[in-house]
Amino acid sequence: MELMSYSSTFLLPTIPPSPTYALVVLNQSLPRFAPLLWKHAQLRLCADGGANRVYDDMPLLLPHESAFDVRKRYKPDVIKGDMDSIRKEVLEFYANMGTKIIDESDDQDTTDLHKCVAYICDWAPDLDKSNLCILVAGALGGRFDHEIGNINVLCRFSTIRIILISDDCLIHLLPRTHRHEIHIQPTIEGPHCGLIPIGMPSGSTTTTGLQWDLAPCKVQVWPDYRSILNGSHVCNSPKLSVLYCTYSCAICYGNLTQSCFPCPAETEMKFGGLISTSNIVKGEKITVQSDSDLLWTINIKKL
Ligand SMILES: Nc1ncnc2c1ncn2[C@@H]1O[C@H](COP(=O)(O)OP(=O)(O)OP(=O)(O)O)[C@@H](O)[C@H]1O
Ligand SMILES: Cc1ncc(C[n+]2csc(CCO)c2C)c(N)n1
Repeated sequence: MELMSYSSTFLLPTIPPSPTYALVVLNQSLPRFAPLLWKHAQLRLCADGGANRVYDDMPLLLPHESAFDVRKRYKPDVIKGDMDSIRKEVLEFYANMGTKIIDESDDQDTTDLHKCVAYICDWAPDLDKSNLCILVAGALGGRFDHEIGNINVLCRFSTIRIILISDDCLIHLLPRTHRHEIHIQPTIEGPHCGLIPIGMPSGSTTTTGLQWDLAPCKVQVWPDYRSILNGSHVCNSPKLSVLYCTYSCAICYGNLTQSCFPCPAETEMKFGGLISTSNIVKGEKITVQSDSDLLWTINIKKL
């Protein structure tokens, strides 16, 4: 199984030459580091009303320059969407500056973010898609239907690296087709994180580097059975390492069965059962492998 690596270097002032970044600005408060993301991106799009945010909020983030100068400098390459939220004066301003305007008001079945991601995929047909990373600014906050719609875009384009970003956290998808290595930037992100199954429950997830790692039942993590026999018997546990089924229980004298001893390592996740929220990154490298797609989320530190 191939490895995918991640690092939030796009939140640092200087970045390595790879990957190629594209930025999509949504119709939600601009994160404070929007100018930095803009600088790193080679293609900048606004999803419909996202153009209002660039027009209104970029000058507020850069108060030492005149609003007109900021607006000229932060000119989107493309504005795309169903155009029911962008203000007329904003549309005219950027159209006059040469921004490409793509009105897809006929399509009322896909979101403006979906439309923008589809554009970016077509924009770079020859670019190795594993070298493309789409940053989505303003993806969280305010309307839960939009937030879920944004997460659904991660699932609909699961082969493309897409990172949803707000002022407070980032979210991306870890597809089940790969194993994953997440390199933490400790000055800018963490320690709070989450791993959430999406699309279906995860039968088996293995992680390293978290305070509460998920791990399959293995004899190495199983406490020595003698110490269990010496008193830590717990009944009605859902988990048991099958390797211990050959031992008989000191309390019930039967063969150890699923109801005899708890397994200390969790592995399954599902809504209605365990999902990994309020977890904590312990090291600078997290590894994840799962039989279902997972969302990875980590907090972005306040300065
Ligand atoms: N409160 C929000 N939280 C998260 N994302 C948002 C929010 N508001 C808008 N977005 C994102 O920005 C994109 C553009 O927003 P815009 O308001 O132009 O959409 P819209 O299609 O006009 O929405 P609607 O018609 O449902 O109000 C949306 O497709 C969505 O991805
Ligand atoms: C079942 C269903 N629910 C909602 C919508 C509405 N909708 C979804 S995306 C979109 C465009 C937003 O810019 C709109 C209006 C639909 N079409 N189908």
